[in-house]
Parts: sequence; C-alpha cells; structure tokens
Amino acid sequence: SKNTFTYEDVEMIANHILEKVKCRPKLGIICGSGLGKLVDLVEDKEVLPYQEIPGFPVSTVPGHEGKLVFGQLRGKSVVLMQGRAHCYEGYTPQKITLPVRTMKMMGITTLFVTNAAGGVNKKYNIGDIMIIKDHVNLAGFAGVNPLVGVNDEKFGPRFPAMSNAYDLGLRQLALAKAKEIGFSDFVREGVYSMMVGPNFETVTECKILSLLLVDATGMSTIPEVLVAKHCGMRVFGMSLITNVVISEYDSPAHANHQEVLETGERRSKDLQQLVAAIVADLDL
Ligand SMILES: Nc1nc2ncn(CCNC(CO)CO)c2c(=O)[nH]1
Repeated sequence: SKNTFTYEDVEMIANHILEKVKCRPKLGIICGSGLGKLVDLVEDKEVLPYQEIPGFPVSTVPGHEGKLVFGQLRGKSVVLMQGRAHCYEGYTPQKITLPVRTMKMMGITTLFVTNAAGGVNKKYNIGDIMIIKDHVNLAGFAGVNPLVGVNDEKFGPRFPAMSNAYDLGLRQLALAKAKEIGFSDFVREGVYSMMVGPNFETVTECKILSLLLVDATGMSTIPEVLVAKHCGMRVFGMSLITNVVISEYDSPAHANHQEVLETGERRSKDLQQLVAAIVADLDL
C-alpha cells in the first residue's frame, strides 16, 4: 500500500474526513497502549474507523482499536486517535505519521501524544505518569525518521528545530493541574526514548539508556512529534510507566505486553482525569 503522501494527497484525505463529521477539532490526542479509554470523556461523539480513511495505517496490536473519535472534551472540540500504528508492525515512519499531517490539514493546532513506556529512571514506579520534557530519537539514530526524503515547504522547513519540542507552557499547565488534583506523588517529568522494537530492550541496552539521560523508553510517539513540530503544532506528551526495564544481568524478571495492558487499565482513570483537567484550561 501507499507509503508516501504529497500535500495534495493529505488535503484530499482531510477533506474526505471533514465531509463525514460535523466537528471541527483544534486539539488532537493520540491514545497509547491501553489508553483508549480516554474516549469515555468525549461527548457528542462521531466515530470514523481508520479502514474508512484512505491511506491510514490500521493497528494490528492488542489494546489498539483503530478509529478517530471526534467530539467535545471539557468544552473543547477534539479528535482522538484510538490506537496508533507502530514501526515494529512494518509501517514506514511516513505512513505512521500520515494521521498527524491529516490532523494539521483539518485545522488541529495542538497535539497531545500518550504512550505506555518502560521506566528507566530507577526512582520511577509502575503506574507513574511521566510528562515528556524532551526525547532521544534512537530510531532516528538508525535512520528511522518520517522527515527523511523530499521536503514540502508547505508542511514545514527542510531543517526543523526541535528545541522546545514539548511545549513548556503545556508542561507547566500539566504539572500545575497534577498538583491541583493531588497527583504529585506519581506524576514525573522526564526524557522519553524510542527504539523501533518489537523486542524489548536487553539489559545492556537499558544500562545504555540511563547513560543517555533517558527516563522512560518506548516504541512509538517520536515520529508523530517530529512531524507535528515540523508543521508548527504545539505538542504535549505523557508516558504511562507500565513496567520497569530490567537493568540487572541474570534477573529472572522479563518485560511483557500483558503487564503493559494491565497497568494501562489500572491507571487509565487517573490519566483521563489529568488529561481532562489540562484540556479544560487549554487556550486553543
Ligand atoms: N521495557 C519496556 N517496557 C515498556 N512498556 C511499554 N513499552 C512501550 C512498547 N509497548 C509495546 C509492547 O508492550 C506495544 O506497543 C515498553 C518498552 O518499549 N520497553
């Protein structure tokens, strides 16, 4: 199937969607593993399965639905991506980030990205929520980057800056809201890294991640953030720490997807409450 999309392709896909829904969202939210329950907060829902959207990648991972959910969240017009595609499924970074450019074309100005991640920082506990303050694009070190290839200036510059990739104002709002609702004990702020996966990290890779100043690691999110920043969106990201990486040799423990989904289930109510509190005060 198609893997590269011109500006006109994206325009056509965005118009295809806007003809099917009344909602005109300003905020997009990408729901990570097991975090699809965020849709429970959305009122006046309009749902569009990815299969009905030309070019969209469909997720093949348990815990990822695969639909756009439009509606009102605390008075703001939003579109949620319930389920995202990942590089480990074999999709190209350009395919994975097509929904981000489509959201931009639909008028989205702010993007929230959420994911499940492994805690590298030893101070982190399972169930913590980490507000992302910066990232280390390890996938990019290996050339896995959605911005590689022909650049269309209509989307953004050839060489986009990535300082303040995770908007300081939104991070400050999120930390203030977390404090206000009594979540300070388990809300952190840290650096997120992405490996392509699908295997979890080796012990030595975990040790190297902490040397690289990484606090949590996953297999998603960074391609979407790069494309969102490239086309001028404001970005905010949160990781749900669903397990702690194994960083001791010969440890009997091993990371597994089931633990990821179970933690997502347990903490998703709190994550929903935090997201709602932030969205309520967003200036869109
Ligand atoms: N150690 C570790 N723990 C994690 N928990 C969630 N993820 C994000 C990857 N999630 C995959 C597999 O659960 C599904 O997308 C990870 C990870 O990459 N590493």
